Amino acid sequence: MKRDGLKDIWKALDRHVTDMRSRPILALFDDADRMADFSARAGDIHLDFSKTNLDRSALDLLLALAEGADVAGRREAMFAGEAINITEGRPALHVALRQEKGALSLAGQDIFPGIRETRQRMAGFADDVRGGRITGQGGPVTDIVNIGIGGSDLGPAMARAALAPYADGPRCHFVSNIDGAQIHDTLAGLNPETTLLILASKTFTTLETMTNARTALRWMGARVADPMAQVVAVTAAPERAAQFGIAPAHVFPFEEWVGGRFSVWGAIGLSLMIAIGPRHFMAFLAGAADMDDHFCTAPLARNLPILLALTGIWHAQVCGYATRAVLPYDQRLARLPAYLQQLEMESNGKRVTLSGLPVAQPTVPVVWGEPGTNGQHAFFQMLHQGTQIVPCEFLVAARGHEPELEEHHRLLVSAALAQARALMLGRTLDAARAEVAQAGVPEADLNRQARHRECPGNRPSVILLYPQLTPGVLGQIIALYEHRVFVEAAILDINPFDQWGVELGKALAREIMPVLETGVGGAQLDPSTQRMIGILRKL
Ligand SMILES: O=P(O)(O)OC[C@H]1O[C@](O)(CO)[C@@H](O)[C@@H]1O
Repeated sequence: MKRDGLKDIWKALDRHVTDMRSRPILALFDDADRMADFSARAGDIHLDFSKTNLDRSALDLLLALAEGADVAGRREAMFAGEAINITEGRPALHVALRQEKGALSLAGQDIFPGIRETRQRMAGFADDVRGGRITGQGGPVTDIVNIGIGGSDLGPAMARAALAPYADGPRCHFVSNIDGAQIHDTLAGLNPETTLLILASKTFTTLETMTNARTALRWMGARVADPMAQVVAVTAAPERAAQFGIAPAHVFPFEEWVGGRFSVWGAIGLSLMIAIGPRHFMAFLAGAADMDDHFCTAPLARNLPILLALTGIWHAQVCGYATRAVLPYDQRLARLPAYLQQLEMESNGKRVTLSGLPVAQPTVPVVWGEPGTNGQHAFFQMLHQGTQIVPCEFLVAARGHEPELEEHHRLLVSAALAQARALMLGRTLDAARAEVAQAGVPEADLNRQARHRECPGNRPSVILLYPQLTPGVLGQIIALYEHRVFVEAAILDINPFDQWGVELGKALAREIMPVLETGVGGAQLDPSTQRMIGILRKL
Protein backbone atom coordinates (compact mmCIF):
# COMPACT_ATOMS: atom_id res chain seq x y z
CA MET A 1 0.00 0.00 0.00
CA LYS A 2 1.37 3.43 -0.89
CA ARG A 3 1.73 5.83 2.06
CA ASP A 4 -1.14 7.87 0.54
CA GLY A 5 -3.41 5.03 1.56
CA LEU A 6 -2.49 5.71 5.15
CA LYS A 7 -4.55 8.91 5.09
CA ASP A 8 -7.74 6.86 5.03
CA ILE A 9 -6.61 4.79 7.98
CA TRP A 10 -5.75 7.90 10.00
CA LYS A 11 -9.22 9.29 9.13
CA ALA A 12 -10.86 6.04 10.20
CA LEU A 13 -8.90 6.14 13.47
CA ASP A 14 -9.97 9.73 14.10
CA ARG A 15 -13.60 8.74 13.54
CA HIS A 16 -13.23 5.68 15.75
CA VAL A 17 -11.62 7.48 18.68
CA THR A 18 -14.68 9.68 19.04
CA ASP A 19 -16.73 6.57 19.85
CA MET A 20 -14.05 5.11 22.10
CA ARG A 21 -13.66 8.18 24.27
CA SER A 22 -17.11 7.67 25.78
CA ARG A 23 -16.80 3.91 26.27
CA PRO A 24 -15.53 2.95 29.74
CA ILE A 25 -12.37 0.90 29.48
CA LEU A 26 -13.85 -1.57 31.97
CA ALA A 27 -16.74 -2.27 29.56
CA LEU A 28 -14.23 -3.45 26.96
CA PHE A 29 -13.55 -6.48 29.16
CA ASP A 30 -17.02 -7.74 28.21
CA ASP A 31 -15.15 -9.07 25.17
CA ALA A 32 -14.03 -12.48 26.47
CA ASP A 33 -10.99 -12.44 24.18
CA ARG A 34 -9.76 -9.07 25.40
CA MET A 35 -6.98 -10.37 27.62
CA ALA A 36 -5.74 -12.68 24.86
CA ASP A 37 -5.88 -9.94 22.19
CA PHE A 38 -4.52 -7.12 24.32
CA SER A 39 -1.59 -8.81 25.94
CA ALA A 40 1.46 -10.47 24.49
CA ARG A 41 4.78 -11.88 25.53
CA ALA A 42 8.34 -11.90 24.21
CA GLY A 43 11.04 -13.74 26.13
CA ASP A 44 10.75 -12.65 29.76
CA ILE A 45 8.61 -9.60 29.04
CA HIS A 46 4.82 -9.69 29.40
CA LEU A 47 2.96 -6.74 27.90
CA ASP A 48 -0.60 -5.95 29.03
CA PHE A 49 -2.26 -3.13 27.08
CA SER A 50 -5.84 -4.12 27.92
CA LYS A 51 -6.33 -1.20 30.34
CA THR A 52 -6.48 1.21 27.41
CA ASN A 53 -9.50 2.34 25.41
CA LEU A 54 -8.24 0.43 22.39
CA ASP A 55 -10.75 -2.06 21.00
CA ARG A 56 -10.45 -4.74 18.33
CA SER A 57 -11.37 -2.39 15.45
CA ALA A 58 -8.91 0.26 16.57
CA LEU A 59 -6.15 -2.34 16.90
CA ASP A 60 -6.93 -3.67 13.42
CA LEU A 61 -6.70 -0.14 12.00
CA LEU A 62 -3.39 0.41 13.78
CA LEU A 63 -2.03 -2.90 12.50
CA ALA A 64 -3.09 -1.82 9.00
CA LEU A 65 -1.19 1.41 9.59
CA ALA A 66 1.94 -0.58 10.47
CA GLU A 67 1.43 -2.72 7.38
CA GLY A 68 0.79 0.31 5.15
CA ALA A 69 3.82 2.13 6.53
CA ASP A 70 5.89 -0.94 5.60
CA VAL A 71 7.30 -1.30 9.11
CA ALA A 72 8.54 -4.78 8.16
CA GLY A 73 10.38 -3.44 5.10
CA ARG A 74 12.02 -0.65 7.05
CA ARG A 75 12.97 -3.12 9.76
CA GLU A 76 14.66 -5.37 7.22
CA ALA A 77 16.45 -2.34 5.76
CA MET A 78 17.80 -1.45 9.19
CA PHE A 79 19.06 -4.96 9.98
CA ALA A 80 20.52 -5.21 6.47
CA GLY A 81 22.66 -2.13 7.05
CA GLU A 82 20.98 0.15 4.51
CA ALA A 83 21.67 3.88 4.96
CA ILE A 84 18.28 4.49 6.59
CA ASN A 85 19.65 7.49 8.50
CA ILE A 86 19.08 9.52 5.34
CA THR A 87 20.20 12.96 6.57
CA GLU A 88 23.56 11.63 7.76
CA GLY A 89 23.75 9.06 4.99
CA ARG A 90 24.47 6.22 7.41
CA PRO A 91 23.11 2.84 8.45
CA ALA A 92 21.79 2.47 12.01
CA LEU A 93 23.33 -0.79 13.15
CA HIS A 94 23.33 -0.69 16.95
CA VAL A 95 21.61 -4.08 16.66
CA ALA A 96 24.83 -5.58 15.28
CA LEU A 97 26.65 -4.73 18.53
CA ARG A 98 24.61 -7.31 20.44
CA GLN A 99 24.65 -10.08 17.87
CA GLU A 100 26.81 -12.96 19.08
CA LYS A 101 27.71 -13.87 15.53
CA GLY A 102 26.79 -12.73 12.04
CA ALA A 103 28.13 -11.40 8.80
CA LEU A 104 27.27 -8.08 7.26
CA SER A 105 29.34 -6.15 4.76
CA LEU A 106 29.45 -2.39 4.62
CA ALA A 107 31.59 -0.85 1.87
CA GLY A 108 32.81 -4.39 1.08
CA GLN A 109 33.97 -5.04 4.65
CA ASP A 110 32.40 -7.46 7.11
CA ILE A 111 31.63 -5.40 10.24
CA PHE A 112 31.51 -8.29 12.70
CA PRO A 113 35.26 -9.02 13.10
CA GLY A 114 35.73 -5.41 14.26
CA ILE A 115 32.77 -5.62 16.64
CA ARG A 116 34.07 -8.87 18.12
CA GLU A 117 37.61 -7.54 18.42
CA THR A 118 36.48 -4.45 20.35
CA ARG A 119 34.24 -6.55 22.57
CA GLN A 120 37.13 -8.93 23.35
CA ARG A 121 39.46 -6.03 24.08
CA MET A 122 36.83 -4.51 26.38
CA ALA A 123 36.40 -7.85 28.19
CA GLY A 124 40.16 -8.28 28.58
CA PHE A 125 40.54 -4.74 29.89
CA ALA A 126 37.55 -5.10 32.24
CA ASP A 127 38.91 -8.38 33.63
CA ASP A 128 42.37 -6.85 34.11
CA VAL A 129 40.95 -3.83 35.97
CA ARG A 130 38.65 -6.01 38.08
CA GLY A 131 41.46 -8.52 38.68
CA GLY A 132 43.96 -5.87 39.73
CA ARG A 133 46.28 -6.56 36.80
CA ILE A 134 45.66 -3.04 35.55
CA THR A 135 46.06 -0.66 38.47
CA GLY A 136 46.28 3.02 39.29
CA GLN A 137 49.60 4.48 40.33
CA GLY A 138 48.46 4.09 43.90
CA GLY A 139 47.14 0.53 43.72
CA PRO A 140 44.17 -1.41 42.36
CA VAL A 141 41.45 0.68 40.71
CA THR A 142 38.74 1.48 43.23
CA ASP A 143 36.71 4.00 41.20
CA ILE A 144 35.72 4.55 37.57
CA VAL A 145 34.65 8.02 36.46
CA ASN A 146 32.76 7.95 33.16
CA ILE A 147 32.90 11.43 31.65
CA GLY A 148 30.33 11.75 28.87
CA ILE A 149 26.91 13.26 28.14
CA GLY A 150 23.70 12.26 26.41
CA GLY A 151 24.05 8.82 24.88
CA SER A 152 27.60 8.60 26.24
CA ASP A 153 26.26 8.88 29.80
CA LEU A 154 22.55 8.05 30.11
CA GLY A 155 22.84 4.44 28.90
CA PRO A 156 25.75 3.25 31.06
CA ALA A 157 24.52 5.29 34.05
CA MET A 158 20.99 3.87 33.80
CA ALA A 159 22.24 0.29 33.31
CA ARG A 160 24.81 0.50 36.13
CA ALA A 161 22.09 1.65 38.52
CA ALA A 162 19.70 -1.03 37.25
CA LEU A 163 22.24 -3.84 37.64
CA ALA A 164 23.59 -2.84 41.06
CA PRO A 165 23.13 -6.40 42.42
CA TYR A 166 25.63 -7.59 39.80
CA ALA A 167 28.13 -4.76 40.27
CA ASP A 168 31.04 -6.30 42.18
CA GLY A 169 33.75 -4.35 40.40
CA PRO A 170 35.14 -0.86 41.10
CA ARG A 171 32.61 1.86 42.02
CA CYS A 172 31.25 3.78 39.01
CA HIS A 173 30.62 7.52 38.88
CA PHE A 174 29.10 9.47 36.00
CA VAL A 175 29.97 13.08 35.19
CA SER A 176 28.04 14.71 32.34
CA ASN A 177 27.00 18.29 33.12
CA ILE A 178 29.16 21.30 32.26
CA ASP A 179 28.16 22.66 35.69
CA GLY A 180 31.42 22.30 37.63
CA ALA A 181 29.43 21.38 40.71
CA GLN A 182 28.98 17.84 39.37
CA ILE A 183 32.65 17.07 38.68
CA HIS A 184 33.64 18.86 41.91
CA ASP A 185 31.28 16.80 44.06
CA THR A 186 32.13 13.59 42.21
CA LEU A 187 35.91 13.88 42.50
CA ALA A 188 35.78 15.26 46.04
CA GLY A 189 35.55 11.80 47.60
CA LEU A 190 37.90 9.99 45.26
CA ASN A 191 41.59 9.12 45.32
CA PRO A 192 43.24 10.06 41.98
CA GLU A 193 45.85 7.32 42.51
CA THR A 194 43.23 4.58 42.26
CA THR A 195 40.75 6.23 39.87
CA LEU A 196 40.32 5.35 36.20
CA LEU A 197 38.85 7.99 33.87
CA ILE A 198 36.74 6.90 30.90
CA LEU A 199 36.31 9.70 28.37
CA ALA A 200 33.12 8.72 26.55
CA SER A 201 32.23 10.67 23.41
CA LYS A 202 31.22 9.53 19.94
CA THR A 203 32.56 12.73 18.36
CA PHE A 204 35.23 13.47 20.97
CA THR A 205 34.38 17.13 20.46
CA THR A 206 31.46 17.66 22.85
CA LEU A 207 32.14 20.76 24.93
CA GLU A 208 30.91 19.35 28.25
CA THR A 209 32.93 16.15 27.95
CA MET A 210 36.15 17.75 26.79
CA THR A 211 35.96 20.47 29.47
CA ASN A 212 35.25 17.91 32.22
CA ALA A 213 38.06 15.72 30.87
CA ARG A 214 40.59 18.54 31.17
CA THR A 215 39.40 19.33 34.70
CA ALA A 216 39.65 15.67 35.73
CA LEU A 217 43.14 15.40 34.24
CA ARG A 218 44.26 18.48 36.18
CA TRP A 219 42.86 16.89 39.36
CA MET A 220 44.64 13.65 38.64
CA GLY A 221 47.85 15.37 37.50
CA ALA A 222 48.15 17.00 40.91
CA ARG A 223 48.58 13.62 42.56
CA VAL A 224 49.92 11.11 40.04
CA ALA A 225 53.00 11.24 37.84
CA ASP A 226 51.41 9.93 34.65
CA PRO A 227 47.70 10.74 34.58
CA MET A 228 47.29 9.53 30.97
CA ALA A 229 48.10 6.01 32.19
CA GLN A 230 44.76 6.07 34.01
CA VAL A 231 42.65 7.42 31.15
CA VAL A 232 40.83 5.48 28.44
CA ALA A 233 38.59 6.71 25.62
CA VAL A 234 35.49 5.19 24.09
CA THR A 235 34.75 6.97 20.85
CA ALA A 236 33.91 6.84 17.15
CA ALA A 237 36.76 9.35 16.59
CA PRO A 238 39.89 7.43 17.68
CA GLU A 239 42.12 9.89 15.83
CA ARG A 240 40.89 12.74 18.06
CA ALA A 241 41.45 10.63 21.18
CA ALA A 242 45.02 10.09 19.99
CA GLN A 243 45.44 13.85 19.46
CA PHE A 244 44.19 14.28 23.04
CA GLY A 245 47.12 12.13 24.12
CA ILE A 246 45.43 8.81 24.81
CA ALA A 247 47.48 5.74 23.96
CA PRO A 248 45.98 3.54 21.20
CA ALA A 249 45.79 0.59 23.64
CA HIS A 250 43.50 2.75 25.76
CA VAL A 251 41.14 3.67 22.93
CA PHE A 252 38.02 1.53 22.42
CA PRO A 253 36.39 2.52 19.13
CA PHE A 254 32.92 2.17 17.75
CA GLU A 255 31.52 3.03 14.34
CA GLU A 256 29.71 6.09 13.02
CA TRP A 257 26.72 3.85 12.25
CA VAL A 258 26.00 3.57 15.99
CA GLY A 259 23.82 6.47 17.18
CA GLY A 260 24.83 7.96 20.53
CA ARG A 261 21.51 7.16 22.16
CA PHE A 262 21.73 3.58 20.84
CA SER A 263 25.37 3.03 21.88
CA VAL A 264 25.34 1.39 25.36
CA TRP A 265 25.83 -2.04 23.71
CA GLY A 266 29.35 -1.27 22.49
CA ALA A 267 32.42 0.60 23.73
CA ILE A 268 30.23 3.20 25.45
CA GLY A 269 29.21 0.35 27.80
CA LEU A 270 32.83 -0.12 29.04
CA SER A 271 32.14 1.40 32.48
CA LEU A 272 29.18 -0.98 32.85
CA MET A 273 31.27 -3.98 31.78
CA ILE A 274 33.97 -3.11 34.34
CA ALA A 275 31.31 -2.74 37.05
CA ILE A 276 29.37 -5.98 36.38
CA GLY A 277 32.02 -8.03 34.56
CA PRO A 278 32.09 -9.35 30.97
CA ARG A 279 29.83 -12.36 31.69
CA HIS A 280 26.92 -10.25 32.90
CA PHE A 281 27.54 -7.70 30.14
CA MET A 282 27.25 -10.49 27.58
CA ALA A 283 23.95 -11.55 29.21
CA PHE A 284 22.78 -7.93 28.80
CA LEU A 285 23.65 -8.11 25.09
CA ALA A 286 22.04 -11.54 24.72
CA GLY A 287 18.78 -10.25 26.20
CA ALA A 288 18.69 -7.47 23.61
CA ALA A 289 19.54 -9.93 20.81
CA ASP A 290 16.58 -12.08 21.89
CA MET A 291 14.29 -9.05 21.57
CA ASP A 292 15.81 -8.36 18.13
CA ASP A 293 14.93 -11.91 17.06
CA HIS A 294 11.39 -11.49 18.33
CA PHE A 295 11.07 -8.11 16.58
CA CYS A 296 12.27 -9.62 13.32
CA THR A 297 10.21 -12.81 13.42
CA ALA A 298 6.99 -12.34 15.41
CA PRO A 299 3.87 -11.50 13.37
CA LEU A 300 2.78 -7.87 13.68
CA ALA A 301 -0.19 -8.68 15.94
CA ARG A 302 2.03 -10.56 18.45
CA ASN A 303 5.11 -8.38 18.11
CA LEU A 304 5.88 -6.54 21.37
CA PRO A 305 7.77 -3.51 19.99
CA ILE A 306 5.06 -3.07 17.35
CA LEU A 307 2.18 -3.42 19.83
CA LEU A 308 3.85 -1.00 22.28
CA ALA A 309 4.45 1.45 19.42
CA LEU A 310 0.85 1.16 18.16
CA THR A 311 -0.45 1.79 21.68
CA GLY A 312 1.81 4.86 21.74
CA ILE A 313 0.49 6.02 18.35
CA TRP A 314 -3.09 5.52 19.54
CA HIS A 315 -2.51 7.63 22.66
CA ALA A 316 -0.33 10.39 21.22
CA GLN A 317 -1.36 10.73 17.57
CA VAL A 318 -5.00 9.54 17.68
CA CYS A 319 -6.20 10.44 21.21
CA GLY A 320 -3.94 13.51 21.29
CA TYR A 321 -2.41 12.91 24.73
CA ALA A 322 0.60 15.21 24.84
CA THR A 323 2.68 13.31 27.39
CA ARG A 324 3.45 9.78 28.49
CA ALA A 325 4.54 8.77 31.99
CA VAL A 326 7.07 5.95 32.41
CA LEU A 327 6.71 4.53 35.93
CA PRO A 328 9.22 1.83 36.84
CA TYR A 329 8.01 0.14 40.04
CA ASP A 330 11.64 -0.93 40.36
CA GLN A 331 13.83 1.56 42.23
CA ARG A 332 16.94 0.44 40.39
CA LEU A 333 15.30 1.65 37.15
CA ALA A 334 15.15 5.17 38.57
CA ARG A 335 17.21 6.49 35.63
CA LEU A 336 15.09 4.76 32.99
CA PRO A 337 12.75 7.73 32.40
CA ALA A 338 15.72 10.04 31.81
CA TYR A 339 17.28 7.46 29.48
CA LEU A 340 14.02 7.14 27.54
CA GLN A 341 13.67 10.91 27.31
CA GLN A 342 16.76 10.96 25.10
CA LEU A 343 15.94 7.72 23.29
CA GLU A 344 12.37 8.75 22.44
CA MET A 345 12.45 12.54 22.33
CA GLU A 346 15.80 13.03 20.60
CA SER A 347 14.76 10.31 18.11
CA ASN A 348 11.17 11.25 17.35
CA GLY A 349 11.04 14.91 18.36
CA LYS A 350 10.89 15.84 14.66
CA ARG A 351 8.66 18.06 12.51
CA VAL A 352 9.40 16.97 8.94
CA THR A 353 9.04 13.64 7.14
CA LEU A 354 11.87 11.74 5.46
CA SER A 355 11.20 13.77 2.32
CA GLY A 356 11.35 17.05 4.25
CA LEU A 357 7.62 17.81 4.22
CA PRO A 358 5.79 18.95 7.36
CA VAL A 359 4.55 15.95 9.37
CA ALA A 360 0.81 15.21 9.19
CA GLN A 361 0.48 14.17 12.85
CA PRO A 362 2.03 15.39 16.11
CA THR A 363 5.24 13.46 16.75
CA VAL A 364 6.71 12.20 20.05
CA PRO A 365 4.84 13.03 23.27
CA VAL A 366 6.70 14.43 26.27
CA VAL A 367 8.13 11.40 28.06
CA TRP A 368 8.64 11.72 31.79
CA GLY A 369 8.51 9.66 34.93
CA GLU A 370 9.75 8.60 38.32
CA PRO A 371 10.03 5.24 40.04
CA GLY A 372 7.08 3.86 41.99
CA THR A 373 5.90 4.29 44.69
CA ASN A 374 7.64 7.71 44.95
CA GLY A 375 5.52 9.13 42.12
CA GLN A 376 2.36 8.24 44.01
CA HIS A 377 3.25 10.81 46.64
CA ALA A 378 4.24 13.44 44.11
CA PHE A 379 2.30 13.66 40.82
CA PHE A 380 -0.27 10.85 40.92
CA GLN A 381 -2.80 13.41 42.19
CA MET A 382 -2.62 14.91 38.72
CA LEU A 383 -2.73 11.51 37.00
CA HIS A 384 -6.00 10.69 38.79
CA GLN A 385 -7.77 14.05 38.98
CA GLY A 386 -5.91 16.43 36.67
CA THR A 387 -7.58 17.69 33.46
CA GLN A 388 -4.86 16.24 31.23
CA ILE A 389 -4.98 12.51 30.49
CA VAL A 390 -1.52 10.94 30.76
CA PRO A 391 -1.07 7.38 29.47
CA CYS A 392 1.10 5.52 31.97
CA GLU A 393 3.61 2.70 31.44
CA PHE A 394 4.24 0.62 34.56
CA LEU A 395 7.29 -1.64 34.72
CA VAL A 396 6.96 -4.33 37.39
CA ALA A 397 9.25 -7.19 38.45
CA ALA A 398 7.75 -10.34 39.96
CA ARG A 399 10.75 -10.62 42.30
CA GLY A 400 13.23 -8.21 43.82
CA HIS A 401 16.85 -9.08 44.62
CA GLU A 402 16.47 -9.03 48.37
CA PRO A 403 14.59 -12.18 49.50
CA GLU A 404 14.74 -10.90 53.06
CA LEU A 405 12.65 -7.88 51.97
CA GLU A 406 9.93 -9.94 50.26
CA GLU A 407 7.18 -8.00 52.07
CA HIS A 408 8.48 -4.72 50.61
CA HIS A 409 8.28 -6.25 47.16
CA ARG A 410 4.72 -7.52 47.58
CA LEU A 411 3.66 -4.03 48.73
CA LEU A 412 5.43 -2.50 45.71
CA VAL A 413 3.76 -4.82 43.20
CA SER A 414 0.32 -4.41 44.80
CA ALA A 415 0.72 -0.64 44.57
CA ALA A 416 1.55 -0.79 40.86
CA LEU A 417 -1.41 -3.04 40.03
CA ALA A 418 -3.69 -0.89 42.21
CA GLN A 419 -2.64 2.35 40.52
CA ALA A 420 -3.27 0.94 37.03
CA ARG A 421 -6.67 -0.28 38.22
CA ALA A 422 -7.51 3.03 39.93
CA LEU A 423 -6.64 4.97 36.75
CA MET A 424 -9.07 2.76 34.84
CA LEU A 425 -11.91 2.55 37.38
CA GLY A 426 -11.74 6.02 38.89
CA ARG A 427 -14.18 6.81 41.67
CA THR A 428 -17.74 7.83 40.75
CA LEU A 429 -19.49 10.77 42.35
CA ASP A 430 -21.88 8.37 44.07
CA ALA A 431 -19.02 6.40 45.53
CA ALA A 432 -17.38 9.62 46.67
CA ARG A 433 -20.62 10.87 48.17
CA ALA A 434 -21.06 7.61 50.08
CA GLU A 435 -17.52 7.89 51.34
CA VAL A 436 -17.84 11.44 52.61
CA ALA A 437 -21.24 10.66 54.11
CA GLN A 438 -19.62 7.80 56.00
CA ALA A 439 -16.95 10.23 57.16
CA GLY A 440 -19.72 12.27 58.77
CA VAL A 441 -19.64 15.24 56.42
CA PRO A 442 -22.86 17.25 56.90
CA GLU A 443 -25.57 16.72 54.25
CA ALA A 444 -25.30 20.35 53.08
CA ASP A 445 -21.65 19.90 52.14
CA LEU A 446 -21.82 16.37 50.78
CA ASN A 447 -21.91 17.27 47.08
CA ARG A 448 -19.11 19.76 47.24
CA GLN A 449 -16.89 17.47 49.25
CA ALA A 450 -17.78 14.52 47.01
CA ARG A 451 -16.85 16.43 43.87
CA HIS A 452 -13.36 16.98 45.27
CA ARG A 453 -13.00 13.24 45.70
CA GLU A 454 -14.46 12.10 42.38
CA CYS A 455 -11.94 10.54 40.00
CA PRO A 456 -13.00 10.38 36.34
CA GLY A 457 -11.07 7.13 35.70
CA ASN A 458 -10.96 5.73 32.16
CA ARG A 459 -7.29 6.65 32.15
CA PRO A 460 -5.12 4.31 30.11
CA SER A 461 -2.11 2.39 31.29
CA VAL A 462 0.16 -0.30 29.96
CA ILE A 463 1.99 -2.81 32.17
CA LEU A 464 5.28 -4.53 31.42
CA LEU A 465 5.95 -7.48 33.72
CA TYR A 466 9.20 -9.42 33.99
CA PRO A 467 10.53 -12.04 36.45
CA GLN A 468 13.42 -10.02 37.94
CA LEU A 469 15.70 -7.19 36.80
CA THR A 470 18.63 -9.26 35.53
CA PRO A 471 21.17 -8.23 32.85
CA GLY A 472 19.26 -10.28 30.28
CA VAL A 473 15.90 -8.75 31.18
CA LEU A 474 17.33 -5.22 31.10
CA GLY A 475 18.70 -5.91 27.61
CA GLN A 476 15.25 -7.07 26.50
CA ILE A 477 13.54 -3.98 27.97
CA ILE A 478 15.94 -1.47 26.38
CA ALA A 479 15.85 -3.19 22.98
CA LEU A 480 12.04 -3.23 23.22
CA TYR A 481 11.98 0.54 23.66
CA GLU A 482 14.56 1.10 20.90
CA HIS A 483 12.41 -0.85 18.44
CA ARG A 484 9.28 0.85 19.66
CA VAL A 485 10.87 4.21 18.78
CA PHE A 486 11.84 2.82 15.37
CA VAL A 487 8.30 1.59 14.63
CA GLU A 488 6.69 4.89 15.67
CA ALA A 489 9.14 6.73 13.41
CA ALA A 490 8.35 4.42 10.49
CA ILE A 491 4.62 5.06 10.89
CA LEU A 492 5.15 8.82 11.22
CA ASP A 493 7.61 8.70 8.28
CA ILE A 494 10.34 10.54 10.21
CA ASN A 495 14.08 9.86 10.69
CA PRO A 496 14.72 8.71 14.29
CA PHE A 497 18.51 8.62 13.89
CA ASP A 498 19.55 12.28 13.54
CA GLN A 499 19.33 15.22 15.93
CA TRP A 500 19.99 18.41 13.95
CA GLY A 501 17.88 20.43 16.36
CA VAL A 502 20.53 20.29 19.08
CA GLU A 503 23.13 22.23 17.10
CA LEU A 504 21.58 25.73 17.16
CA GLY A 505 21.80 26.14 20.94
CA LYS A 506 25.40 24.94 20.93
CA ALA A 507 26.32 27.48 18.23
CA LEU A 508 24.63 30.35 20.09
CA ALA A 509 26.41 29.35 23.31
CA ARG A 510 29.73 29.64 21.48
CA GLU A 511 28.67 33.20 20.43
CA ILE A 512 27.62 34.24 23.94
CA MET A 513 30.58 32.80 25.89
CA PRO A 514 33.21 35.45 24.87
CA VAL A 515 30.72 38.28 25.53
CA LEU A 516 29.94 36.89 28.97
CA GLU A 517 33.65 36.47 29.65
CA THR A 518 34.89 39.88 28.46
CA GLY A 519 31.81 42.10 28.35
CA VAL A 520 32.98 43.11 24.88
CA GLY A 521 30.75 42.80 21.79
CA GLY A 522 27.31 41.20 21.74
CA ALA A 523 25.62 44.01 19.81
CA GLN A 524 24.09 41.35 17.52
CA LEU A 525 22.39 39.71 20.48
CA ASP A 526 18.73 40.39 21.36
CA PRO A 527 18.10 43.02 24.08
CA SER A 528 17.02 40.40 26.63
CA THR A 529 20.22 38.36 26.24
CA GLN A 530 22.36 41.51 26.32
CA ARG A 531 20.64 42.61 29.52
CA MET A 532 21.00 39.20 31.15
CA ILE A 533 24.71 39.23 30.36
CA GLY A 534 24.98 42.72 31.82
CA ILE A 535 23.27 41.69 35.05
CA LEU A 536 25.25 38.46 35.28
CA ARG A 537 28.55 40.26 34.85
CA LYS A 538 27.57 42.71 37.64
CA LEU A 539 26.33 40.00 40.03
O1 LIG B 1 28.95 11.22 22.40
P1 LIG B 1 29.10 12.63 22.01
O2 LIG B 1 29.60 12.83 20.61
O3 LIG B 1 29.95 13.39 23.01
O4 LIG B 1 27.64 13.30 22.02
C1 LIG B 1 26.89 13.35 23.20
C2 LIG B 1 25.46 13.58 22.92
O5 LIG B 1 25.27 14.86 22.30
C3 LIG B 1 24.23 14.76 21.33
O6 LIG B 1 24.82 14.84 20.09
C4 LIG B 1 23.22 15.87 21.52
O7 LIG B 1 23.85 17.07 21.64
C5 LIG B 1 23.59 13.41 21.54
O8 LIG B 1 22.96 12.90 20.42
C6 LIG B 1 24.78 12.59 21.99
O9 LIG B 1 24.40 11.41 22.61
